Amino acid sequence: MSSRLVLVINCGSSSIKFALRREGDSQPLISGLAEQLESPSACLHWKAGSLKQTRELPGADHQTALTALLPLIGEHADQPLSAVGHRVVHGGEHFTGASLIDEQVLQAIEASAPLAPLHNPANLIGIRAAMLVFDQVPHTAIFDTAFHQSMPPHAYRYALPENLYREQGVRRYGFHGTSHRYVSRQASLLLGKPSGSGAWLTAHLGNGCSSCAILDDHSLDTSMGLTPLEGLVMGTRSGDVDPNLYAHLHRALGWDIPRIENLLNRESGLLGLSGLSNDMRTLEEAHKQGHAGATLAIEVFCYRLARSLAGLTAALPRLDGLIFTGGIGENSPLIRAKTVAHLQVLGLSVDPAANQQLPRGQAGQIQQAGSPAILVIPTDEERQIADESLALLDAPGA
Ligand SMILES: Nc1ncnc2c1ncn2[C@@H]1O[C@H](COP(=O)(O)OP(=O)(O)O)[C@@H](O)[C@H]1O
Ligand SMILES: CC(=O)OP(=O)(O)O
Ligand SMILES: [Mg+2]
Repeated sequence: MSSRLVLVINCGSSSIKFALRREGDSQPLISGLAEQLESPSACLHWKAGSLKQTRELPGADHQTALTALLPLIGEHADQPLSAVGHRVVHGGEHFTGASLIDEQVLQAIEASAPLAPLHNPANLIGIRAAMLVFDQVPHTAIFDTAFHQSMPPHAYRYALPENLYREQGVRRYGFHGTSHRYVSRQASLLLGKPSGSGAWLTAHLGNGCSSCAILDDHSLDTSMGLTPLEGLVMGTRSGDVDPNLYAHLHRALGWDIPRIENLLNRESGLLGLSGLSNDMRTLEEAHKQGHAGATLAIEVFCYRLARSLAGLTAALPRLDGLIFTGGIGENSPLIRAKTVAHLQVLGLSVDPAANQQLPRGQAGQIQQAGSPAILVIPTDEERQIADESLALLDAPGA
C-alpha cells in the first residue's frame, strides 16, 4: 500500500492549525496557523519544507481563513487525500475513540457545544468548510474528551445529585486528551519502555492548560471537568474558583451569568492576575523587569500546577515520570523549575543546567540524579490525529 495523505484541521477559538501529513513521515508536507482571527491583525502563516510564508488577512473569521488556506493543501498534495482528521474538543460521553463524521456525529458535536462554547462551534465551522472542499474523502473526528473516558466514576463524578449526571450529563470529562496520550506514549519510548506503558503525570501548558494522571495509556484523572474551565490557571481562564463566586458577584455587583462567564473565561488567568498579558513570554520578560503583577501571575500559575500534580498522584500506583508539554511546558525553564520546586515531597528535582540547556523543540530529560524522571516532550496533536484517523479507516467495519 502506498503511503497515504491525511489533512488535519484543528479549529480553535481564535486560531486554526493545519497540517498535511504523509503516513510514516516525521515532518508534515505543509503545516500552518491562521491566528488572531476576527481582529485587524489576523494572518495566516505556513511552512512547507524550509520555506516559511505569511499572508495578512485583516478581520478574517474562521470561514475566510479556511477559504484562504484550503487551496494551499491542493498545491502540496501530490496524490488524493485518504482522510481529513478534525480536532473536536467536546464529545461528551458519546465518543470513546475516533469517529467517522456523518450527520449523526455532527449533531452530537452540536449537542455538546454548550459545554465548550469557545471550542465546539469553531470545530464545526472547520468540519463543514472542509467537507465542502473535500467532499469525496472520509472525515474523522478526534475528540479531546475521548482519552479521558477511561476515568473511574470516583474521578469523573461531582458530589452532586445523581439526576444531574443521568439527565444533564453533569460530570467531569477532561480535555487535551490527544496531547496527554501522545506525550505519554513518547515518554515510554524515550525511557525504553513498551509503547504506552508507564505511570505518568503530564502537564499540557498552552493557552488552555491541564494536567493528567496516566497509567499504561489510560487516563485515570485530569484537572479539567465538565468544561475546559476547571483546574489550572490558564492564559485567560481562571481555572478553579469557589463555585459560590457566581452568587457573590451577582449579589454584590449585580452581574448576570454571561458577564461572569466572560470574566472567568476571557478576563482571568494569567491576564487577570498580571493585569498585563495572557502570554507567558511577555510575563517572563516583565517579571525580569520587576513587574509585580507578572511575578504574581507566574507564582500562582506554578503553585496551582504543582498542587494539581501532587493531587493527581492519588490516581497512580507509582510515578515513572512527570512530563511537561505545550508552548509553556516545552519552552519555559523558569516555569518548569518553579513548579517542580513545590514538589519536593515527591522526590522530584530539576537539574538546573539540563533544564536551561535543553534545546527548544527537542524532547529530553531534566531531572537531577535520584529524582523520578522529569521529561520535556513537544506535543504533536496533529500527528496523533493523523495516526488515529488512519487507524480508524483500517479498523474492521470502517
Ligand atoms: N519561549 C517561551 N517561553 C515561555 N512561554 C512560551 C515560550 N514560547 C511560547 N510560550 C507560551 O506558550 C503559550 C502558547 O502555547 P501553545 O501550546 O502554542 O498554545 P495553544 O494552546 O494555542 O496550542 C503562550 O502562553 C506562550 O507565551
Ligand atoms: C480544551 C482547551 O482548552 O483547548 P485549547 O488549549 O486549544 O484552548
Ligand atoms: Mg501548540
